[in-house]
Amino acid sequence: MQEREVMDISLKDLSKKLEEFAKARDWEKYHSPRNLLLAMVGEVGELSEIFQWRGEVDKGLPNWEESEKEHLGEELSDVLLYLIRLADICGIDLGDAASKKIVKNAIKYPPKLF
Ligand SMILES: Nc1ccn([C@H]2C[C@H](O)[C@@H](COP(=O)(O)OP(=O)(O)OP(=O)(O)O)O2)c(=O)n1
Repeated sequence: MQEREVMDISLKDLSKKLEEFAKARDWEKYHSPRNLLLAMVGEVGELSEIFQWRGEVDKGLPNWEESEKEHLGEELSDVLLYLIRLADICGIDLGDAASKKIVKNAIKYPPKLF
């Protein structure tokens, strides 16, 4: 895949890739809402372990090894991918839902008040 394509990839593209991944392995039977939620929470745990015991971390992670950043990227991706798959299996358009939620947040927290 070209770098440009990767940069522009959408939630819908990722969702389709995840569907194909599960189909190709006959794993659709395992991808129930509850299983996907638990898998995502497990990955949140793995993500948390990266930050565990390190104290506060500077933005941009200036003192981290490249391998540590790569590991972080992988765990962030696992959380995102299970979240996208969970939304898809539940029949939720995540891009649409998230866009609507941002609008709702802005109404709830008007900028001039903060
Ligand atoms: N039934 C499954 C199992 C895995 N995956 C995909 C989604 C995640 O992106 C990744 C998770 O794979 P692992 O369970 O092997 O977890 P890790 O990659 O975190 O490996 P490890 O737990 O060994 O660090 O694979 C999936 O879609 N459905």
